[in-house]
Amino acid sequence: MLEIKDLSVSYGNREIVHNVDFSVQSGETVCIVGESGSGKSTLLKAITGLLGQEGHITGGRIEFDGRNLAQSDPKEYRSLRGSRIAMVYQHAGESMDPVMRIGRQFQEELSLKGKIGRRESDRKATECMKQLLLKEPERILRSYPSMLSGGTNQRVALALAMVMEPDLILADEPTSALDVTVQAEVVKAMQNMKKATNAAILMVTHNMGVVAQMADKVGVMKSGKLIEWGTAEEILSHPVHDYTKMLMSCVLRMETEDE
Ligand SMILES: Nc1ncnc2c1ncn2[C@@H]1O[C@H](COP(=O)(O)OP(=O)(O)OP(=O)(O)O)[C@@H](O)[C@H]1O
Repeated sequence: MLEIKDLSVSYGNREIVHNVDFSVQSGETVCIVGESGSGKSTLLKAITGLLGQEGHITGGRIEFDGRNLAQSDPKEYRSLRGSRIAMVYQHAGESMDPVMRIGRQFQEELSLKGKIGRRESDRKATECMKQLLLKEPERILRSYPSMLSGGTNQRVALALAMVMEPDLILADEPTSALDVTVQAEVVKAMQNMKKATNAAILMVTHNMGVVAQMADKVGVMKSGKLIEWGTAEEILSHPVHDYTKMLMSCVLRMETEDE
């Protein structure tokens, strides 16, 4: 589905991501963890073609269904993002159109795949929102993003991604802007999303709860390198690299202090 091969990414002449290799299969959830500044978001932006003016891929391949995205032009990327690749951001409410009601946003999104009436769009949106445990979907469809809480907007963003039936969902810290109780609701919603779709999910997260509950595979990044890779069970229970051991012990310590 998605294969990252020997990928290097730079901003200006500073290399940020160095020779990264991994793959994500259909239906599989991969979480990328690592300290702040280790290059996780840069990696995700490279995959989505959103590195901006300064950023560029300096080596390697990003194969999506056999096509090398690292050499795609912006137009091709845009069409893939609209149809086969969906994205969820940390502040999802901010990435939505503030002056468009949620119902209309679903319709706009779905119309990227073909003409669709409002009734059919509302039906599909409602179905997804229910799967993500959102209450009162009819009210949400009539609301603007600013009228909804952060946690609701985050789940609406997941529903907007899910309704497109994408092959790949990319998520950049989808829970980290939320407080702890709301995070738990969004994690539950993401688990339901994982069950309901056969999409591959690639997620950058600081939240080890998310990793424990959702990840099939985990990649650990440090200073732009993928230093450890394995199943969630291997990484959480038997980390090999000292850095991963430290990352896991920090999490355990934080969890103990929270109790
Ligand atoms: N647009 C940019 N231009 C120049 N340098 C950048 C840009 N964006 C990020 N960087 C640099 O790239 C490095 C990696 O940043 P990145 O955001 O990918 O890390 P991260 O692991 O996602 O961190 P965090 O967990 O804090 O989001 C950092 O040193 C950062 O300063």
